[in-house]
Amino acid sequence: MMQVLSSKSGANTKECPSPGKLIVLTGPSGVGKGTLLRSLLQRHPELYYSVSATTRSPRPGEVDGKDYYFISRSKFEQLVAAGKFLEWAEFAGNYYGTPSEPVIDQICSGKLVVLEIELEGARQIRRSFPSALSIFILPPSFNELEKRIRSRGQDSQEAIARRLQRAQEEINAANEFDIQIVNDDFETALNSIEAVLFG
Ligand SMILES: Nc1ncnc2c1ncn2[C@@H]1O[C@H](COP(=O)(O)OP(=O)(O)OP(=O)(O)O)[C@@H](O)[C@H]1O
Ligand SMILES: Nc1nc2c(ncn2[C@@H]2O[C@H](COP(=O)(O)O)[C@@H](O)[C@H]2O)c(=O)[nH]1
Repeated sequence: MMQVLSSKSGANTKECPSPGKLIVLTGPSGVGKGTLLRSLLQRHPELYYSVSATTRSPRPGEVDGKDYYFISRSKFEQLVAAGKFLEWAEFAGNYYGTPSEPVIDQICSGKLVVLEIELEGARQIRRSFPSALSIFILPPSFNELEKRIRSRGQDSQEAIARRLQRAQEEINAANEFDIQIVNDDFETALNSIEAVLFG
């Protein structure tokens, strides 16, 4: 029997014989989402990581098309108007969005697709794709979160302040999501995510 993968709005509806699953990894900036995801992808190269678009400037070492699609604000706004994003949000002064087409195609081909996104985008996905599995990554403490953002050393003082300002609001929303995992000991957190995804 054909199954249909669809969003609640119907905007991203496509017939798929055997759809995979949409996974959302969210949590405050600096908690370790990206580091956890990179390790998870090394262990499970069969996962599909959705590369987001952003208007943020690249950090040293970031590669266009691999870490993000780095685009201008006007291009981003055009893509929003054309309905090209599954979700999007403004975070700490920049736009971030998930391109729809590759995600829908990959889910349709049976893949486990992972989005690493902030709170507002994660809420949008929960509303439009109720069958998505959402995982919220928590820091062991707010002080440790601050230490991690600062020690990453890749954001300006202003950007760090904006991210920390937003972080408490994000942490307060943890219970909206299906699963909460504390990223204290890295290996323990990684194993917990692996257990959730692969049993
Ligand atoms: N369990 C951990 N213990 C200590 N440091 C950690 C741990 N997990 C990640 N880190 C470190 O914390 C810093 C922030 O991690 P990372 O960049 O992955 O966060 P993030 O949640 O992806 O941030 P953003 O949302 O801003 O992209 C990095 O320097 C990373 O090495
Ligand atoms: N709503 C979305 N949020 C996204 C997306 N891609 C990344 N992000 C989140 O933005 C913040 C900041 O990221 P950074 O790389 O500038 O540190 C972080 O929480 C990411 O998870 C997206 O497509 N949509």
